[in-house]
Amino acid sequence: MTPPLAVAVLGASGRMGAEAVKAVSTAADMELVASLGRHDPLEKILEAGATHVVDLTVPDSTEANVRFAVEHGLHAVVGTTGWTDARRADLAALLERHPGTGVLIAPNFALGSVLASAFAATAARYFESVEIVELHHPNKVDAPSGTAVRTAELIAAARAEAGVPASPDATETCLEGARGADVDGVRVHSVRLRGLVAHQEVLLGGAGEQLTLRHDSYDRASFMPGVLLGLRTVASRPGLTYGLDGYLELGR
Ligand SMILES: NC(=O)C1=CN([C@@H]2O[C@H](COP(=O)(O)OP(=O)(O)OC[C@H]3O[C@@H](n4cnc5c(N)ncnc54)[C@H](OP(=O)(O)O)[C@@H]3O)[C@@H](O)[C@H]2O)C=CC1
Ligand SMILES: O=C(O)C1=N[C@H](C(=O)O)C[C@H](O)C1
Repeated sequence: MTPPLAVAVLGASGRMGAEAVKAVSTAADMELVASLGRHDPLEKILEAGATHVVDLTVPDSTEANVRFAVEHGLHAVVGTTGWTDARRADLAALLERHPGTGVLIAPNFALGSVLASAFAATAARYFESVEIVELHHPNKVDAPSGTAVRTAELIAAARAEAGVPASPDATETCLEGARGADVDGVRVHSVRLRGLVAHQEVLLGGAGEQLTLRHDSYDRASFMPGVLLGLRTVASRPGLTYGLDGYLELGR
């Protein structure tokens, strides 16, 4: 019989970490061997005999955590935001020196969100205008959301490949922030509102029509199937995978 995956959760008392602790504890093929908070030394992961790490911490901590995991040959599933192009490039270089180790950085673990981003990239080839509105709980520390950044990147790449010009915009005067953030040429607007969890709309406009692709996470339980899929898959995918879509066969 295959032994259970020995999993350490970093950020275990946070909103996502607490949910991941529950999900891993109840998965028949996994054993939760360590739960770490901000003040725990990372050596606790090694002492517990973990083979897999889930990072659900903060943008300032995640890079050091993941590098520690990789340097010790542990596979990592990362949901934390803040993984810029430069950080991902550095991590990919580190992984080349640890060829048996896998890392998944998933800006969003919810299947519906991953699908919505893929649909948006497909649709964005056919519409003149596209903008993103992401809406989150007011305790979120980063804006725009990692999901919105990833969606904008996918949209920009699809439009560039299809030769679609920039979305039209005649704005001449503008209060700072009024037109949102520019992510690879796609405008992203961030809403922070009590009562929300994680939501995103991609607005696509053409002459006389609009298509809206909306995804809502009403509960952090929505992210857990993706976390478990990541844990079950990451060891068989050495190197860096960016986006849970890398583990899904969306083209079929
Ligand atoms: N990929 C996805 O699907 C999702 C990703 N996220 C992302 O996950 C991250 C966490 O979100 P959320 O749970 O809401 O945030 P929280 O602030 O609720 O949780 C973060 C936790 O990490 C802890 N922490 C900080 N530094 C370290 C460290 N070095 N080692 C261990 N623990 C540490 C914090 O401890 P303390 O309280 O002591 O500061 C806190 O408990 C964010 O980047 C968020 O954007 C969120 C939802 C879904
Ligand atoms: O902080 C959150 O809550 C979320 N963070 C991730 C992001 O920034 O995209 C994923 C999801 O949107 C929830």
